[in-house]
Amino acid sequence: MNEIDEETAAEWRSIAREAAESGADIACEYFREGIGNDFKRDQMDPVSKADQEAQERIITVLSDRDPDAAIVGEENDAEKTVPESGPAWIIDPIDGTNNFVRGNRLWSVSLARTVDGEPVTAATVLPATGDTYAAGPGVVERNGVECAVSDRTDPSSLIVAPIFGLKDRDRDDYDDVTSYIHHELGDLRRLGSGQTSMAMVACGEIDAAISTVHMTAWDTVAGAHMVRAGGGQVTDLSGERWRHDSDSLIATSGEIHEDVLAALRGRLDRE
Ligand SMILES: O=P(O)(O)OC[C@H]1O[C@](O)(COP(=O)(O)O)[C@@H](O)[C@@H]1O
Ligand SMILES: [Mg+2]
Repeated sequence: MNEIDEETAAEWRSIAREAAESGADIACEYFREGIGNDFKRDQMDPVSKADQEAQERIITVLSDRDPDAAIVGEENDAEKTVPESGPAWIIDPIDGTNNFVRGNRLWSVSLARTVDGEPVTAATVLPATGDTYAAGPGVVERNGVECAVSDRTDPSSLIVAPIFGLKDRDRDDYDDVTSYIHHELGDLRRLGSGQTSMAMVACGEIDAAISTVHMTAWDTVAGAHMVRAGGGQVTDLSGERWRHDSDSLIATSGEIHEDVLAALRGRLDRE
């Protein structure tokens, strides 16, 4: 674990927020302005010039504030792999591009700083709703106010977000996960933005976020760090501590974690 003092942690949070907000400013210039898009993998994987230009702006800010750090980013020709040594920034310039291009406000600009592959700082900014989440080791803030994961434990009271399932090969798993939520828990939220979902787990707005498959670093690292900073737990399906290269991601408020894992493994037949 990388230990940093409180002052340094606050400074990194502020740099992360500043960089994410700079990307958000660019994206907002295009939001609800009839922006077009291309597709990457398929019809559920859009990309727009807002994604690309926002990422470039974020990289400009971070290269100035943290010149020695590597950059990993979803768009353009940025590196795609989190380095296992040294500092790096992991950027998703728009998480929830499907929402963004349709004029739906649930999209975020999200980034995390890692050191030796482990997150130390993260910011997730939703300019269209006005919420900014930022985390350093042991602290997560929403709009500058410290918050924490939820304390609900009654399964029938839990609201859980699946954050995967767009790829054809994942749709059977998605059926199992949504069936579990539907039949054994309180309610399901599918927001269309994994980073937004995990920021919400970190601050107690929902109780868990689930992917039974590997997800990219820009979809996960910031959010996983936030959930831990808010007092929650993040593991893979087998219960091992989650890392950016894990094959699944279960992020919960903590006390419910073992029960959620056991139920999921039963449903997915991966006991
Ligand atoms: O099911 P998949 O293909 O892994 O995609 C899931 C991911 O897609 C998203 O919904 C959208 O990501 P982008 O908008 O950044 O492309 C992520 O938030 C989510 O975590
Ligand atoms: Mg994106």
